[in-house]
Amino acid sequence: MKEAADKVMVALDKPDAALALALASELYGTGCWMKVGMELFYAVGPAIVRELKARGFRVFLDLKMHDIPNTVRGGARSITRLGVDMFNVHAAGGAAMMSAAVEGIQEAAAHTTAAPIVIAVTQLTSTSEQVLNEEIGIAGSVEDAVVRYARFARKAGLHGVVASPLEVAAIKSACGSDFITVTPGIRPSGADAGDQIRITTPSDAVRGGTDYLVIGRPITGAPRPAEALENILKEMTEA
Ligand SMILES: O=C(O)c1cc(=O)[nH]c(=O)n1[C@@H]1O[C@H](COP(=O)(O)O)[C@@H](O)[C@H]1O
Repeated sequence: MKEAADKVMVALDKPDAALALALASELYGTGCWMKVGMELFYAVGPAIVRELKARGFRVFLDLKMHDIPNTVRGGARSITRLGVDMFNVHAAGGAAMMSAAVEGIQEAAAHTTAAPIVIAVTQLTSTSEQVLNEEIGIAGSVEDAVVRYARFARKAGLHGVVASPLEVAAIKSACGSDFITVTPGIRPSGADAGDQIRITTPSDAVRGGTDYLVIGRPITGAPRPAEALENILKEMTEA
């Protein structure tokens, strides 16, 4: 179970620190990561990251930076000083912006502690091929678009990408097995997909070779989150 928990990042999508920390306490001891996203960070700020780190959690700060290179470089410096284990930027910001994130980490890490892992969001798991083609304006399949971004992310010096588990094999084949894949869009069978489009079950994600499974509502929205996590870890272990 410990091996499976090392791969799970629970999305703490909660509106305040009390609710987030209550959930974190309930899941403490499993060994899973905590993902702090926009809802929690915009409400509580860096204090929530410090608190989770003080409690011994590994933290993925999911703020999906997408701006001019100079701004992203500064953002990456601040995030590195905060001491997160992982953060993300949007690959759509381009290779120069992604390289700037890496430079920001290096600049700050020279003065502080360990450098975080930085990954690029390829195409959001809520995006369908139709939306990609007609609204975002990128022709072709989602997989091709994801792999193209992954190649640029790798070239820019990032450690990996965020994508659906459905694209992991193609990403690993294009960028190498050590290129990290972080995959939301996880739904145990029978769970409500909600706004997610490109989904798989936890066991299919594991069989597909993903490195990390990002899971929110199937755990955080369950009547007993610790039990929901345990069931998912069991499914992963058996996969
Ligand atoms: O970067 C992310 O974490 C992310 C990228 C993506 O393409 N899709 C995606 O769902 N996420 C995040 O992963 C989590 C998924 O949550 P659930 O859909 O509730 O399991 C949310 O916190 C999203 O913000």
